[in-house]
Amino acid sequence: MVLGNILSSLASVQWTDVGTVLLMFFIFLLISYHLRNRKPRNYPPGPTPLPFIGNVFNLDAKQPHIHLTKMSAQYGNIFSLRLGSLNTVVVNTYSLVKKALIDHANIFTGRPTNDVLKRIIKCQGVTFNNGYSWKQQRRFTLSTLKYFGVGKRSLEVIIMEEYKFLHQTIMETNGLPFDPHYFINNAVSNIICNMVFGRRFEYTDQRFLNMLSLMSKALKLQTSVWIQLYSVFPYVMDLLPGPHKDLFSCFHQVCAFIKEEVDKHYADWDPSSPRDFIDCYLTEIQKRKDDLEAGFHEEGLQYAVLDLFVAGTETTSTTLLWAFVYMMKYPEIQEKVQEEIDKVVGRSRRPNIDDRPSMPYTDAVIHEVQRMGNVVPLSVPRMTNEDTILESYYIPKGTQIIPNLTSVLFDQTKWKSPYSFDPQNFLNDQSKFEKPEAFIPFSAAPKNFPPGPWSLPIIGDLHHIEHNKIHLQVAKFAEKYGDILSIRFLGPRIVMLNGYKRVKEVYLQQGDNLADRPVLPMIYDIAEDKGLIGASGYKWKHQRRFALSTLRNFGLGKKSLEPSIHLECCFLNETISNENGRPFNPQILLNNAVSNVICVLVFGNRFEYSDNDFQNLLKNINEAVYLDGSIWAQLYNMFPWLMRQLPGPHKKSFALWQNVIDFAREKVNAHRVDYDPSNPRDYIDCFLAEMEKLEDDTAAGFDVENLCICALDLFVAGTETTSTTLYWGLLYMIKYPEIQAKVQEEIDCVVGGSRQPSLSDRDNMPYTNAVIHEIQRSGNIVPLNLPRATVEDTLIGKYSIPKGTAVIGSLTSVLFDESEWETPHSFNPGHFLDAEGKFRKRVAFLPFSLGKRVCPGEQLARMELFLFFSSLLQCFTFSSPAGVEPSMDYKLGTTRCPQPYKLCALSR
Ligand code: HEM
Repeated sequence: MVLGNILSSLASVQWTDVGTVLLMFFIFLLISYHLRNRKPRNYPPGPTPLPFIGNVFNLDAKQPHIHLTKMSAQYGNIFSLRLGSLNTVVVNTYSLVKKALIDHANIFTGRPTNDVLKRIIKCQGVTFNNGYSWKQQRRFTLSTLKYFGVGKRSLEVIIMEEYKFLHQTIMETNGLPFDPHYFINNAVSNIICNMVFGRRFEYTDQRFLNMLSLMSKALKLQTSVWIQLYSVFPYVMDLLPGPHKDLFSCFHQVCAFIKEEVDKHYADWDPSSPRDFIDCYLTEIQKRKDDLEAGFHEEGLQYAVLDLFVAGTETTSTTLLWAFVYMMKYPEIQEKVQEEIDKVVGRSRRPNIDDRPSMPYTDAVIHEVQRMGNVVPLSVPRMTNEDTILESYYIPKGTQIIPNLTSVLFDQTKWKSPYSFDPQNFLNDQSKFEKPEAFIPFSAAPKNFPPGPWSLPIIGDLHHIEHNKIHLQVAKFAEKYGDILSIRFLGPRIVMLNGYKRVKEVYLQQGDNLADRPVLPMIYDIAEDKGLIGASGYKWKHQRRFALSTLRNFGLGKKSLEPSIHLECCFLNETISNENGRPFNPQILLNNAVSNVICVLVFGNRFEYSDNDFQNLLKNINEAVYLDGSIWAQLYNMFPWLMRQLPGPHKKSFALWQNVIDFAREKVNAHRVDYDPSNPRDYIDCFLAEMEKLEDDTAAGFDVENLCICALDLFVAGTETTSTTLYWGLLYMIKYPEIQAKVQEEIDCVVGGSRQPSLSDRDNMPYTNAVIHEIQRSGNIVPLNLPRATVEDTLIGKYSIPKGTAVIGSLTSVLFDESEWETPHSFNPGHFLDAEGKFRKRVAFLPFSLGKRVCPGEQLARMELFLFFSSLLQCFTFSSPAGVEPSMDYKLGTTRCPQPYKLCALSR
């Protein structure tokens, strides 16, 4: 309408009038500005921006972080502004900042650019660079700093040396008032100077002090209104005086200082003996002179050094200055820190990094200084690399994102006392140091998170994944992205490890860091954090230790369990012979027989194969295990709030599990009626006794509810896995009758027909043993492994993985690793036999996984597999029903199970 009126009035304009022309030009600018900056649908709300200058004057330039945090009360936790020339979205609160910077890490990694940055650093270096050049510069910078000591002991020596100078200088003030700003700035800066320039600067070096002061001034000027105006009207502002000119001048002088240092390096640079970062960069310039896009040239060096210099000086020294302020303000806290230092370190030596774990209070105080000091209150802005959706808001590619760290470090839902200086924020009930998840003063995103396929905003990588083949697709992704990659298919991004070497290295080297399980909504809604399989931390450690020692007492992995398995073999063989060679599906029978072994240990009794209730329960478990690995479970884990409201197979899974939990609860209740602590019959009795012993330690999880889930876990894990392996075993035997015949030949020769095979025969039956191992390898029944979660922020390979990230070491990639197995994709017992036909172990045989959470049932399973399998083949010859070709198709849920099949068992 407005546009229509303007157009219709054009006809009556006097075009020779200069004023009219200017007015029309202005109207033209307004219209084109309006068209260019129209907000897309569903864009986050926010204050209306003025034409050209946006919301520059809506912000309190002195305390923008406080102002922005207040604005979220009006516009919500995601709101929009137009700052300078950039459309900007501010993200508030821990959960949203995490969602953006960690869960959607690859979308929010860009850096915005504007005319100010272009002019100051020409978008080179590391901090404000993007794309290929950013990746190259960052990789080079990180590896070079590591080479010069970052994260290593050698750096501690440099810091201790610098401390001596600082100490000396402070002593010289003789207790008189002094401004610590420049000493601290200088001391902190010297650490990075050592690595970058290869030397430190005296606290009296005026040239260096002047440079530090210019840098502080420039950082303050950077957030002023003038700079925002510059980014809108660069050409006009270039003509005007004002603080923006000071900013350019400050940076210009700092760069001149750096250039001087670089020139000095050039003079005596010896590429074969690099002294520092500058020397290494000079070598890199030579090496990569043909790769222009990587940005390794003299100017790039200047800006890379500027980045390190600014980042390595201002942030740490400002935090230390805050620390002094807080210690002066709270002398009682200062005293408590000193008391701890005296106790742990004493006065005769300096504290070192090994003291930190013994100094939880001091550590908590330092973290609290960082939290309250809040030195980068709005983080460094990011930019979206592609169109995305955050909490139902549409955010187009190229939008500037401000992660409001202030809203995170003072998030009322995350801190015990968000607004006061209180070290208790970092101490648990036992006064141990504990870092809450919302402590992200360095900003959240692991920029070097493992790469992976391009995921869609809501459905993640589901469009790349063929559900029934996900375990095979991981290897394909690995070809493209490397053996540490990430996929989004269970909610947030999951780190996948591919191949024997990588899985082994990470699971063993990062053992303690990889001992948790991720919280998956589906599992949580069934069993919360209870049981053995899904629990983490303190509770899991206690429960695992207890389960292992108790089951061992009842024979797990020992000879004493053999008679009970022998008995079960007899029942199984008898029931199979009743089929009289007719085709039948052995699945539930195998399930029942295997289950009885663990049932005796956990519940104290076995179940008849004619017990229909028990058979139904086993069928329910089968189906629930399948549903838990289905696409429905994935959707549930991604959108729990939605899926809880919708009908579908996921609801069935809850009903099935409830049925199994009720079964376990009934057993527990029956035990409580006639339990005699002096004569424990099984795992449940021992647990009841432990409940009495540890009633004060509620965190260890010895309570009735947890008992029900632990019993359930043992029952399910002890049934499904081993019986599915046997189900594969019989399928391979009907598929490869010649292999079956060779096993039977060995059984006949070593055991004969008059007695049952026993564990002591195993060493004399290398072929049978090799066949069982090959069944486990090819059967690959837990193809993706169970997911682990990182206990704390962890480095995997060269990637930073934040605490709580799900990590999966793909067992398929290990059991079929082409560099480990001669014929990975064929069923070949020869994998486990040497040239003389003797059994040989293989390092990549890891069906039970490895590391801290390696399957605790391995010994039991191996015993069962040998005894059941050899006993079955001793008594029967198995074949496919006449005219039926055995199919190796499978169903993929949590386990990989053969599609239902029938076989015939002929007595021998
Ligand atoms: C062929 C048989 C079996 C296979 C292939 C198998 C495989 C596995 C695998 C791959 C894991 C995950 C380990 C990890 O997170 O790294 C696991 C965990 C587990 N398994 Fe087994 N398993 C088998 C038999 C059993 C049996 C007989 C029991 C009964 C005692 C059992 C009890 C468990 C439990 C309780 C866990 C969870 C351990 C934890 O989270 O600390 N498994 N199993």
